[in-house]
Amino acid sequence: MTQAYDYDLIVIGSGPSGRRASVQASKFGKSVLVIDRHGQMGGVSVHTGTIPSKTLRETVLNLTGWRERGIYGINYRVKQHIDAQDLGRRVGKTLSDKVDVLEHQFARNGITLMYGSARFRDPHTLEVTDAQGDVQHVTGKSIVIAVGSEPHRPDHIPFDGTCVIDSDGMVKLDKIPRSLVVIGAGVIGIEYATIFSALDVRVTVVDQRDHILDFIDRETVQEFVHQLRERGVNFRLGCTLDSIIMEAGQPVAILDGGRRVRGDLLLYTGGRQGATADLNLAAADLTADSRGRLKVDPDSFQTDVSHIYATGDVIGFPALASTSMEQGRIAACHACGYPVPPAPTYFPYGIYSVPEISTVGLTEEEAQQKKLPYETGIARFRETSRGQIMGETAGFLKIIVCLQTHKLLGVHIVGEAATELIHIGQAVLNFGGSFEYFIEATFNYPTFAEAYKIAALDVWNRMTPRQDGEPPAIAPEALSPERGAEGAAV
Ligand SMILES: Cc1cc2nc3c(=O)[nH]c(=O)nc-3n(C[C@H](O)[C@H](O)[C@H](O)COP(=O)(O)OP(=O)(O)OC[C@H]3O[C@@H](n4cnc5c(N)ncnc54)[C@H](O)[C@@H]3O)c2cc1C
Ligand SMILES: NC(=O)c1ccc[n+]([C@@H]2O[C@H](COP(=O)([O-])OP(=O)(O)OC[C@H]3O[C@@H](n4cnc5c(N)ncnc54)[C@H](O)[C@@H]3O)[C@@H](O)[C@H]2O)c1
Repeated sequence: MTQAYDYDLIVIGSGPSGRRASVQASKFGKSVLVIDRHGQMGGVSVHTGTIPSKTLRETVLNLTGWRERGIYGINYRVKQHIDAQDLGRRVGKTLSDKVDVLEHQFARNGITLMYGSARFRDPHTLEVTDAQGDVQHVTGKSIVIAVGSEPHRPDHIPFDGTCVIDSDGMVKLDKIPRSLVVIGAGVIGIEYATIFSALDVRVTVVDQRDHILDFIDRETVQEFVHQLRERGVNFRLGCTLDSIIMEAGQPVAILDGGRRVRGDLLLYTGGRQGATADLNLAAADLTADSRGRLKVDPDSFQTDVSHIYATGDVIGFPALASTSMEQGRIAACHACGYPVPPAPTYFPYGIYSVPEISTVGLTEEEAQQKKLPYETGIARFRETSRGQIMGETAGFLKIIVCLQTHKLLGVHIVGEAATELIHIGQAVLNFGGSFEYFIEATFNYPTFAEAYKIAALDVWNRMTPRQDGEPPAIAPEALSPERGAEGAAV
């Protein structure tokens, strides 16, 4: 006898992962319920994470005239006095537009949305408590846990919502601080530190590690940090936060060793944890780790209970909106009986700092660890005509190439449009292409994409013996006579 459930699929959480899972299941003709405890759909991504922080960044770049400063000088500003309301207006509009689009998407696809906090009663039944305290029970044949993550808030940090805040507080600021202390130089800390530095706020970044962003290629990070130091961002690396005190209305971070760092605002970005505390996981025979994360099969995203899936931030690394969406889609396909292959090996990281960083594939350090014979090629955006036109003097693109196979191993970019440009490298990498592609292909001109060609020529120059009679690594006719890049050295 088949048991009847209220829904084919129940998804807990309407963030990127839950949304992608629910739309995919509805496309298979399944009945789908999405439950979210936030009063509006969208998840962290829409309300406190990706979209507000990226909108804030774009607003700051536009109002400060940041992108034009390479041409008109560091005093150039589009708007002389920028206040928190200037920033908040655009964030508010972007978020409400986004929620409208998402609600319409759910309505079109016949997905039922229920606002309330979900917890398990048994492996197929959820208890949902709404804002008025009313409780309903719903059953699902399959369940996707896509509850995301929340800021880690250690007890010794005196969060007050005004002077000492976490990343959720950044979207509610009512004034722009003159100085900012960021504790935790992960992606969130670095994005906000650099966005505020672009607003001419004095920024100090503290991290217990000696190196920031240690999953990014070292040379690329060095290039980035150099640019930040040049414009006055202070780094206190290898320093652990001991305590925070208030002095004359300002938070003061006391670091181990006694060093003190003060600012008008202290942002604590020391990591995030899976939002599983209220789910009553035990009733579904599940347990989370000490950071609230669930373990899954990496191909299907099934938990130890086969009809319950977990996707997105709640399963931990890489905890990106981009990867969370794909995980949701793959889980829904599996749950609906249409399993799909896993995502291609290489996915990009986009760090929306000022300047942007984006990276895909192996770092130089990883190539060394794997003992791969490799060569690197570097292009500076100032060598491209587009860079000269736009006054982008600092951008940098690096490719890593296997000397034996000529295959592209990794791409690392700092600078304007890095998060868009990376997808060219991602495609070549995932299709197993060689660096000669960049030399042989014709690119639009003038573009930043030309930097791929310059970097590839740089590799070719380094790997091609110059002695007479030695065969070149690639046929010379493959090289464009004009080469696009005025600065590319032969
Ligand atoms: C400041 C910041 C900036 C970021 N920038 C980027 C970026 O530029 N690019 C990128 O790719 N990623 C970025 N991220 C990461 C990205 O936001 C997350 O990876 C993404 O939101 C995870 O999606 P998710 O679907 O797993 O969950 P979430 O977006 O966290 O959504 C989970 C939802 O589940 C709901 N929920 C939780 N518990 C329950 C419950 N018991 N019952 C009902 N509902 C529940 C919550 O209310 C929430 O709406 C950023 C994150 C932050 C914090
Ligand atoms: N553009 C993007 O893709 C993007 C943007 C923002 C966030 N995210 C995601 O959000 C997640 C969380 O980011 P995060 O930056 O909060 O966390 P994180 O774990 O990446 O970084 C936290 C940092 O804080 C430091 N730290 C912790 N406690 C400290 C202390 N007491 N004193 C000094 N330093 C301390 C750690 O050494 C670490 O470098 C990431 O996994 C990331 O994938 C992605």
